[in-house]
Amino acid sequence: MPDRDHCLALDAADPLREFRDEFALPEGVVYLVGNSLGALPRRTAERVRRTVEEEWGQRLVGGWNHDGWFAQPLTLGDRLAPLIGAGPGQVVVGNTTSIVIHQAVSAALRLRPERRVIVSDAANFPTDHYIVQGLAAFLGGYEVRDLAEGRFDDAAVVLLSEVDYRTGARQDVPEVTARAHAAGALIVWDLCHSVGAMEVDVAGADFAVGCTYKYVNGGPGSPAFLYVNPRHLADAENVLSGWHGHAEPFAFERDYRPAEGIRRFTVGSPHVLSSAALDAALDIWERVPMAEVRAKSVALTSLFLDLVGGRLDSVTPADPERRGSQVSLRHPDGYPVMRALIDRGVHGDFRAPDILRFGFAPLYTRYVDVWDAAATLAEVLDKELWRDERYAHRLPVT
Ligand SMILES: Cc1ncc(COP(=O)(O)O)c(C=O)c1O
Ligand SMILES: Nc1c(O)cccc1C(=O)C[C@H](N)C(=O)O
Repeated sequence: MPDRDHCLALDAADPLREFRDEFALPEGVVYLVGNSLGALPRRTAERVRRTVEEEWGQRLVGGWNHDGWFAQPLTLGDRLAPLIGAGPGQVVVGNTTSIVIHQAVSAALRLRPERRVIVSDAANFPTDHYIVQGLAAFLGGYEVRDLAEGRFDDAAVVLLSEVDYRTGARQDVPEVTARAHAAGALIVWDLCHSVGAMEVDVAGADFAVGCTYKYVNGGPGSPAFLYVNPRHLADAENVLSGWHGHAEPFAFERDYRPAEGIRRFTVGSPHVLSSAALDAALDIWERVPMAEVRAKSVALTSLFLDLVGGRLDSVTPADPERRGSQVSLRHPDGYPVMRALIDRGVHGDFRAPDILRFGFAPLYTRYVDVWDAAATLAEVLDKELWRDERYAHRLPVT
Protein backbone atom coordinates (compact mmCIF):
# COMPACT_ATOMS: atom_id res chain seq x y z
CA MET A 1 0.00 0.00 0.00
CA PRO A 2 1.48 3.44 -0.92
CA ASP A 3 2.44 5.62 2.06
CA ARG A 4 2.15 9.40 2.35
CA ASP A 5 5.72 10.01 1.15
CA HIS A 6 5.01 7.98 -1.97
CA CYS A 7 2.01 10.26 -2.65
CA LEU A 8 4.19 13.36 -2.21
CA ALA A 9 6.63 11.87 -4.75
CA LEU A 10 3.74 11.27 -7.18
CA ASP A 11 2.78 14.95 -6.80
CA ALA A 12 6.34 16.08 -7.48
CA ALA A 13 6.35 14.07 -10.73
CA ASP A 14 2.78 15.04 -11.77
CA PRO A 15 2.76 16.60 -15.28
CA LEU A 16 -0.30 18.67 -14.22
CA ARG A 17 1.23 19.97 -10.95
CA GLU A 18 1.63 23.57 -12.20
CA PHE A 19 -2.15 23.89 -12.63
CA ARG A 20 -2.90 23.73 -8.90
CA ASP A 21 -1.39 27.21 -8.54
CA GLU A 22 -4.09 28.48 -10.90
CA PHE A 23 -6.65 27.94 -8.11
CA ALA A 24 -7.32 29.84 -4.89
CA LEU A 25 -8.04 26.95 -2.52
CA PRO A 26 -8.52 27.61 1.19
CA GLU A 27 -5.72 26.45 3.53
CA GLY A 28 -6.27 23.15 5.29
CA VAL A 29 -9.08 21.97 3.02
CA VAL A 30 -9.03 18.82 0.93
CA TYR A 31 -11.67 19.74 -1.64
CA LEU A 32 -13.28 16.69 -3.24
CA VAL A 33 -16.48 18.34 -4.45
CA GLY A 34 -15.27 19.65 -7.81
CA ASN A 35 -17.89 17.35 -9.35
CA SER A 36 -20.56 19.66 -7.87
CA LEU A 37 -18.87 23.08 -7.85
CA GLY A 38 -15.35 23.52 -9.21
CA ALA A 39 -12.72 25.57 -7.37
CA LEU A 40 -12.13 29.30 -7.98
CA PRO A 41 -9.45 30.09 -10.57
CA ARG A 42 -7.18 32.88 -9.35
CA ARG A 43 -7.64 34.80 -12.60
CA THR A 44 -11.45 34.91 -12.28
CA ALA A 45 -11.73 37.83 -9.86
CA GLU A 46 -9.72 40.17 -12.10
CA ARG A 47 -11.63 39.07 -15.21
CA VAL A 48 -15.00 39.69 -13.54
CA ARG A 49 -13.76 43.01 -12.11
CA ARG A 50 -12.79 44.09 -15.63
CA THR A 51 -16.22 43.25 -16.97
CA VAL A 52 -17.97 45.05 -14.13
CA GLU A 53 -15.80 48.16 -13.83
CA GLU A 54 -14.36 48.70 -17.31
CA GLU A 55 -16.91 47.11 -19.65
CA TRP A 56 -20.17 47.77 -17.80
CA GLY A 57 -18.94 50.74 -15.74
CA GLN A 58 -17.22 52.68 -18.51
CA ARG A 59 -18.84 51.61 -21.74
CA LEU A 60 -22.33 50.89 -20.41
CA VAL A 61 -24.65 49.71 -23.17
CA GLY A 62 -21.75 49.98 -25.61
CA GLY A 63 -20.46 46.74 -24.10
CA TRP A 64 -22.86 44.75 -26.28
CA ASN A 65 -20.78 45.70 -29.33
CA HIS A 66 -17.43 46.85 -28.00
CA ASP A 67 -16.87 44.04 -25.50
CA GLY A 68 -18.53 41.30 -27.51
CA TRP A 69 -21.33 40.65 -25.02
CA PHE A 70 -23.87 39.92 -27.74
CA ALA A 71 -21.66 37.28 -29.34
CA GLN A 72 -20.67 35.62 -26.03
CA PRO A 73 -22.84 32.51 -26.50
CA LEU A 74 -20.98 31.77 -29.74
CA THR A 75 -17.48 32.90 -28.79
CA LEU A 76 -17.63 30.94 -25.52
CA GLY A 77 -19.14 28.00 -27.42
CA ASP A 78 -16.16 27.95 -29.76
CA ARG A 79 -13.75 28.18 -26.82
CA LEU A 80 -15.46 25.31 -25.01
CA ALA A 81 -15.86 23.10 -28.11
CA PRO A 82 -12.38 21.44 -27.92
CA LEU A 83 -13.20 20.15 -24.42
CA ILE A 84 -15.95 17.96 -25.89
CA GLY A 85 -14.35 17.11 -29.22
CA ALA A 86 -16.55 19.57 -31.15
CA GLY A 87 -15.58 22.14 -33.76
CA PRO A 88 -16.32 25.85 -34.23
CA GLY A 89 -19.95 26.77 -34.87
CA GLN A 90 -21.28 23.64 -33.15
CA VAL A 91 -21.66 24.76 -29.52
CA VAL A 92 -23.64 27.55 -27.93
CA VAL A 93 -23.22 28.66 -24.29
CA GLY A 94 -26.06 30.00 -22.17
CA ASN A 95 -29.03 29.28 -19.94
CA THR A 96 -29.03 26.32 -17.53
CA THR A 97 -28.48 22.64 -18.16
CA SER A 98 -32.18 22.04 -17.49
CA ILE A 99 -33.11 24.55 -20.22
CA VAL A 100 -30.68 23.23 -22.82
CA ILE A 101 -31.87 19.66 -22.13
CA HIS A 102 -35.37 20.94 -22.93
CA GLN A 103 -34.11 22.52 -26.15
CA ALA A 104 -32.12 19.44 -27.23
CA VAL A 105 -34.84 16.88 -26.51
CA SER A 106 -37.53 19.08 -28.12
CA ALA A 107 -35.40 19.52 -31.25
CA ALA A 108 -34.77 15.77 -31.42
CA LEU A 109 -38.50 15.02 -31.08
CA ARG A 110 -39.28 17.33 -33.98
CA LEU A 111 -36.69 15.53 -36.10
CA ARG A 112 -38.49 12.21 -35.38
CA PRO A 113 -42.16 13.29 -35.65
CA GLU A 114 -43.44 9.79 -36.36
CA ARG A 115 -42.25 8.42 -32.98
CA ARG A 116 -43.72 8.96 -29.49
CA VAL A 117 -41.23 7.49 -27.04
CA ILE A 118 -38.51 9.27 -25.01
CA VAL A 119 -36.02 6.94 -23.33
CA SER A 120 -34.63 8.48 -20.14
CA ASP A 121 -32.70 7.04 -17.20
CA ALA A 122 -34.83 7.27 -14.04
CA ALA A 123 -31.56 7.06 -12.09
CA ASN A 124 -30.10 10.06 -13.94
CA PHE A 125 -29.67 13.38 -12.14
CA PRO A 126 -33.31 14.27 -11.40
CA THR A 127 -33.53 17.41 -13.52
CA ASP A 128 -32.90 15.42 -16.73
CA HIS A 129 -35.76 13.03 -16.02
CA TYR A 130 -38.04 15.79 -14.71
CA ILE A 131 -37.53 17.87 -17.86
CA VAL A 132 -38.60 15.02 -20.17
CA GLN A 133 -41.54 14.20 -17.90
CA GLY A 134 -42.65 17.85 -18.12
CA LEU A 135 -42.14 17.93 -21.86
CA ALA A 136 -44.10 14.70 -22.41
CA ALA A 137 -46.97 15.98 -20.27
CA PHE A 138 -47.00 19.31 -22.11
CA LEU A 139 -46.97 17.75 -25.57
CA GLY A 140 -49.40 14.92 -24.72
CA GLY A 141 -49.30 11.48 -26.30
CA TYR A 142 -45.64 10.80 -25.42
CA GLU A 143 -44.32 7.93 -23.30
CA VAL A 144 -41.24 8.39 -21.10
CA ARG A 145 -39.61 4.98 -20.97
CA ASP A 146 -37.00 4.12 -18.36
CA LEU A 147 -33.61 3.12 -19.69
CA ALA A 148 -33.76 0.03 -17.44
CA GLU A 149 -36.37 -1.44 -19.81
CA GLY A 150 -33.54 -1.59 -22.34
CA ARG A 151 -35.66 -0.98 -25.46
CA PHE A 152 -34.73 1.71 -27.99
CA ASP A 153 -36.67 0.15 -30.89
CA ASP A 154 -39.48 2.72 -31.27
CA ALA A 155 -37.76 5.61 -29.46
CA ALA A 156 -37.59 9.09 -30.94
CA VAL A 157 -34.85 10.18 -28.56
CA VAL A 158 -32.63 8.73 -25.87
CA LEU A 159 -31.38 11.07 -23.10
CA LEU A 160 -28.45 9.79 -21.02
CA SER A 161 -25.55 10.98 -18.89
CA GLU A 162 -22.08 9.83 -19.82
CA VAL A 163 -21.16 9.61 -16.11
CA ASP A 164 -23.76 8.83 -13.45
CA TYR A 165 -23.82 11.53 -10.75
CA ARG A 166 -24.49 9.07 -7.95
CA THR A 167 -22.33 6.02 -8.75
CA GLY A 168 -19.71 7.57 -11.04
CA ALA A 169 -20.34 4.78 -13.57
CA ARG A 170 -19.41 5.75 -17.11
CA GLN A 171 -21.45 4.75 -20.15
CA ASP A 172 -19.80 3.46 -23.30
CA VAL A 173 -20.74 6.50 -25.41
CA PRO A 174 -19.86 5.10 -28.89
CA GLU A 175 -21.60 1.77 -28.15
CA VAL A 176 -24.83 3.29 -26.77
CA THR A 177 -24.89 5.93 -29.51
CA ALA A 178 -24.56 3.22 -32.17
CA ARG A 179 -27.36 1.20 -30.51
CA ALA A 180 -29.69 4.22 -30.48
CA HIS A 181 -28.93 5.03 -34.10
CA ALA A 182 -29.39 1.40 -35.19
CA ALA A 183 -32.88 1.62 -33.65
CA GLY A 184 -33.60 4.83 -35.58
CA ALA A 185 -33.50 7.02 -32.46
CA LEU A 186 -31.55 10.22 -31.86
CA ILE A 187 -29.35 10.59 -28.79
CA VAL A 188 -28.75 13.48 -26.40
CA TRP A 189 -25.74 13.09 -24.08
CA ASP A 190 -25.54 14.96 -20.77
CA LEU A 191 -21.84 15.62 -20.19
CA CYS A 192 -22.13 17.42 -16.82
CA HIS A 193 -19.92 14.87 -15.04
CA SER A 194 -17.46 14.25 -17.85
CA VAL A 195 -16.58 17.65 -19.37
CA GLY A 196 -13.26 18.80 -17.90
CA ALA A 197 -12.71 15.44 -16.19
CA MET A 198 -11.76 13.39 -19.24
CA GLU A 199 -11.45 13.46 -23.02
CA VAL A 200 -14.97 13.66 -24.41
CA ASP A 201 -15.89 12.92 -28.01
CA VAL A 202 -19.33 14.08 -29.07
CA ALA A 203 -18.74 13.44 -32.77
CA GLY A 204 -21.33 10.63 -33.00
CA ALA A 205 -23.95 12.29 -30.81
CA ASP A 206 -26.93 14.16 -32.21
CA PHE A 207 -27.02 16.66 -29.35
CA ALA A 208 -25.03 17.10 -26.15
CA VAL A 209 -25.48 19.32 -23.12
CA GLY A 210 -23.60 20.07 -19.94
CA CYS A 211 -22.83 22.56 -17.23
CA THR A 212 -19.64 24.55 -16.74
CA TYR A 213 -19.63 24.94 -12.96
CA LYS A 214 -18.22 21.50 -12.09
CA TYR A 215 -14.86 20.36 -13.54
CA VAL A 216 -14.73 23.33 -15.96
CA ASN A 217 -14.59 25.73 -12.94
CA GLY A 218 -16.85 28.44 -14.41
CA GLY A 219 -18.30 29.36 -10.97
CA PRO A 220 -21.66 28.94 -9.25
CA GLY A 221 -24.50 29.20 -11.76
CA SER A 222 -22.17 29.58 -14.75
CA PRO A 223 -23.94 29.06 -18.09
CA ALA A 224 -24.59 25.66 -19.66
CA PHE A 225 -23.65 24.52 -23.17
CA LEU A 226 -25.53 22.89 -26.03
CA TYR A 227 -23.87 21.00 -28.87
CA VAL A 228 -25.73 20.32 -32.12
CA ASN A 229 -24.21 17.90 -34.59
CA PRO A 230 -23.56 19.76 -37.88
CA ARG A 231 -25.69 17.19 -39.73
CA HIS A 232 -28.74 18.59 -37.87
CA LEU A 233 -27.89 22.28 -38.01
CA ALA A 234 -29.97 22.98 -41.09
CA ASP A 235 -33.12 21.22 -39.83
CA ALA A 236 -33.09 21.23 -36.04
CA GLU A 237 -35.50 23.72 -34.51
CA ASN A 238 -35.20 25.69 -31.29
CA VAL A 239 -38.47 25.36 -29.41
CA LEU A 240 -37.45 28.36 -27.28
CA SER A 241 -37.70 30.74 -30.21
CA GLY A 242 -36.35 33.83 -28.46
CA TRP A 243 -35.15 36.95 -30.19
CA HIS A 244 -31.41 36.25 -29.92
CA GLY A 245 -31.95 33.17 -32.12
CA HIS A 246 -33.76 35.23 -34.77
CA ALA A 247 -32.09 35.70 -38.15
CA GLU A 248 -31.99 39.48 -37.58
CA PRO A 249 -32.62 40.30 -33.92
CA PHE A 250 -32.28 44.05 -34.45
CA ALA A 251 -34.72 44.15 -37.35
CA PHE A 252 -37.38 43.66 -34.64
CA GLU A 253 -39.62 41.84 -37.10
CA ARG A 254 -43.10 40.70 -36.19
CA ASP A 255 -42.50 37.02 -36.89
CA TYR A 256 -39.83 34.59 -35.82
CA ARG A 257 -37.31 33.61 -38.48
CA PRO A 258 -34.52 31.34 -37.22
CA ALA A 259 -30.88 32.32 -37.62
CA GLU A 260 -28.64 30.09 -39.70
CA GLY A 261 -26.36 27.73 -37.83
CA ILE A 262 -25.80 27.30 -34.12
CA ARG A 263 -26.92 30.88 -33.22
CA ARG A 264 -30.50 29.64 -33.74
CA PHE A 265 -30.13 27.88 -30.36
CA THR A 266 -29.54 31.06 -28.40
CA VAL A 267 -32.63 32.33 -26.59
CA GLY A 268 -32.35 35.71 -24.83
CA SER A 269 -29.76 38.01 -23.28
CA PRO A 270 -26.56 36.20 -22.22
CA HIS A 271 -25.46 36.13 -18.56
CA VAL A 272 -22.63 38.59 -19.12
CA LEU A 273 -21.11 38.52 -15.63
CA SER A 274 -21.22 34.72 -15.31
CA SER A 275 -19.85 34.46 -18.82
CA ALA A 276 -16.83 36.56 -17.79
CA ALA A 277 -16.03 34.04 -15.04
CA LEU A 278 -16.38 31.16 -17.49
CA ASP A 279 -14.13 32.97 -19.99
CA ALA A 280 -11.40 33.16 -17.32
CA ALA A 281 -11.71 29.43 -16.59
CA LEU A 282 -11.42 28.64 -20.31
CA ASP A 283 -8.08 30.51 -20.45
CA ILE A 284 -6.69 27.70 -18.28
CA TRP A 285 -8.18 24.90 -20.39
CA GLU A 286 -6.37 26.15 -23.50
CA ARG A 287 -3.11 24.87 -21.97
CA VAL A 288 -4.35 21.60 -20.48
CA PRO A 289 -3.35 18.27 -22.07
CA MET A 290 -6.62 16.29 -21.77
CA ALA A 291 -4.96 12.87 -22.02
CA GLU A 292 -3.01 13.76 -18.85
CA VAL A 293 -6.24 14.82 -17.15
CA ARG A 294 -7.82 11.42 -17.77
CA ALA A 295 -4.66 9.55 -16.77
CA LYS A 296 -4.45 11.46 -13.49
CA SER A 297 -8.18 11.08 -12.84
CA VAL A 298 -7.86 7.30 -13.18
CA ALA A 299 -4.77 7.30 -10.95
CA LEU A 300 -6.48 9.41 -8.24
CA THR A 301 -9.69 7.37 -8.16
CA SER A 302 -7.74 4.09 -8.22
CA LEU A 303 -5.51 5.27 -5.37
CA PHE A 304 -8.52 6.27 -3.26
CA LEU A 305 -10.23 2.92 -3.90
CA ASP A 306 -7.02 1.10 -2.93
CA LEU A 307 -6.57 3.15 0.25
CA VAL A 308 -10.16 2.80 1.49
CA GLY A 309 -10.27 -0.76 0.09
CA GLY A 310 -12.72 -3.03 1.77
CA ARG A 311 -13.66 -0.58 4.54
CA LEU A 312 -16.88 0.48 2.80
CA ASP A 313 -18.70 -0.91 -0.24
CA SER A 314 -17.98 1.03 -3.42
CA VAL A 315 -20.77 1.54 -5.96
CA THR A 316 -18.23 2.94 -8.43
CA PRO A 317 -17.04 0.46 -11.06
CA ALA A 318 -13.69 -1.18 -10.31
CA ASP A 319 -12.78 -1.03 -14.02
CA PRO A 320 -11.25 2.46 -14.54
CA GLU A 321 -12.54 2.52 -18.13
CA ARG A 322 -16.08 2.35 -16.78
CA ARG A 323 -15.85 5.15 -14.24
CA GLY A 324 -15.76 8.93 -14.27
CA SER A 325 -13.68 11.04 -11.87
CA GLN A 326 -15.46 10.22 -8.61
CA VAL A 327 -15.68 7.45 -6.05
CA SER A 328 -18.95 6.70 -4.26
CA LEU A 329 -18.97 4.64 -1.08
CA ARG A 330 -21.97 3.33 0.84
CA HIS A 331 -22.56 3.79 4.56
CA PRO A 332 -25.97 3.50 6.28
CA ASP A 333 -25.13 6.69 8.23
CA GLY A 334 -23.52 8.41 5.30
CA TYR A 335 -24.82 11.87 6.16
CA PRO A 336 -23.22 12.23 9.62
CA VAL A 337 -20.08 10.49 8.33
CA MET A 338 -19.73 13.18 5.64
CA ARG A 339 -20.39 15.98 8.15
CA ALA A 340 -17.66 14.56 10.40
CA LEU A 341 -15.25 14.47 7.44
CA ILE A 342 -16.04 18.06 6.44
CA ASP A 343 -15.49 19.15 10.06
CA ARG A 344 -11.98 17.69 9.73
CA GLY A 345 -11.23 19.50 6.46
CA VAL A 346 -12.12 16.74 3.99
CA HIS A 347 -14.95 17.97 1.79
CA GLY A 348 -17.02 15.43 -0.10
CA ASP A 349 -20.80 15.30 -0.32
CA PHE A 350 -23.68 12.99 0.46
CA ARG A 351 -26.30 11.65 -1.93
CA ALA A 352 -29.39 9.93 -0.55
CA PRO A 353 -29.96 7.30 0.58
CA ASP A 354 -26.48 6.24 1.69
CA ILE A 355 -23.77 7.50 -0.69
CA LEU A 356 -20.58 9.29 0.35
CA ARG A 357 -19.36 10.97 -2.83
CA PHE A 358 -15.77 12.06 -3.49
CA GLY A 359 -14.91 13.93 -6.71
CA PHE A 360 -11.32 14.18 -7.94
CA ALA A 361 -10.66 17.22 -10.14
CA PRO A 362 -7.28 16.45 -11.72
CA LEU A 363 -6.21 20.09 -12.16
CA TYR A 364 -6.02 20.82 -8.44
CA THR A 365 -6.37 17.56 -6.51
CA ARG A 366 -3.04 16.12 -5.35
CA TYR A 367 -2.14 12.51 -4.58
CA VAL A 368 -1.38 13.59 -1.02
CA ASP A 369 -4.94 14.94 -0.74
CA VAL A 370 -6.22 11.48 -1.62
CA TRP A 371 -4.00 9.96 1.06
CA ASP A 372 -5.15 12.50 3.69
CA ALA A 373 -8.82 12.02 2.77
CA ALA A 374 -8.54 8.23 3.10
CA ALA A 375 -6.71 8.54 6.44
CA THR A 376 -9.35 10.94 7.79
CA LEU A 377 -12.14 8.65 6.64
CA ALA A 378 -10.46 5.73 8.41
CA GLU A 379 -10.22 7.74 11.61
CA VAL A 380 -13.86 8.91 11.43
CA LEU A 381 -15.01 5.32 10.96
CA ASP A 382 -12.64 3.62 13.42
CA LYS A 383 -13.33 6.08 16.24
CA GLU A 384 -17.01 6.46 15.25
CA LEU A 385 -16.53 10.23 15.28
CA TRP A 386 -19.65 10.58 13.14
CA ARG A 387 -21.87 9.67 16.11
CA ASP A 388 -21.50 13.24 17.45
CA GLU A 389 -25.01 14.73 17.63
CA ARG A 390 -23.84 17.92 15.85
CA TYR A 391 -23.70 15.92 12.61
CA ALA A 392 -27.29 14.62 12.69
CA HIS A 393 -28.87 17.96 11.73
CA ARG A 394 -29.55 18.10 7.96
CA LEU A 395 -28.58 21.24 6.07
CA PRO A 396 -30.98 22.43 3.33
CA VAL A 397 -28.42 22.03 0.50
CA THR A 398 -26.20 19.00 0.81
C1 LIG B 1 -26.27 15.22 -14.89
C2 LIG B 1 -26.74 16.59 -14.45
N1 LIG B 1 -27.61 17.27 -15.24
C3 LIG B 1 -28.04 18.51 -14.88
C4 LIG B 1 -27.59 19.12 -13.71
C5 LIG B 1 -28.03 20.48 -13.29
O1 LIG B 1 -28.83 21.19 -14.09
P1 LIG B 1 -28.89 22.78 -13.92
O2 LIG B 1 -27.58 23.32 -14.41
O3 LIG B 1 -30.04 23.16 -14.73
O4 LIG B 1 -29.07 23.07 -12.45
C6 LIG B 1 -26.68 18.44 -12.88
C7 LIG B 1 -26.19 19.03 -11.59
O5 LIG B 1 -26.68 19.92 -10.98
C8 LIG B 1 -26.27 17.15 -13.26
O6 LIG B 1 -25.43 16.48 -12.47
N1 LIG C 1 -26.11 22.60 -9.52
C1 LIG C 1 -26.18 22.53 -8.17
C2 LIG C 1 -26.90 23.51 -7.45
O1 LIG C 1 -27.51 24.50 -8.17
C3 LIG C 1 -27.00 23.44 -6.05
C4 LIG C 1 -26.34 22.40 -5.39
C5 LIG C 1 -25.67 21.42 -6.06
C6 LIG C 1 -25.62 21.46 -7.46
C7 LIG C 1 -24.98 20.40 -8.24
O2 LIG C 1 -24.37 20.68 -9.23
C8 LIG C 1 -25.17 19.00 -7.82
C9 LIG C 1 -24.58 18.04 -8.80
N2 LIG C 1 -25.11 18.16 -10.15
C10 LIG C 1 -24.69 16.58 -8.40
O3 LIG C 1 -24.18 15.78 -9.16
O4 LIG C 1 -25.22 16.24 -7.37
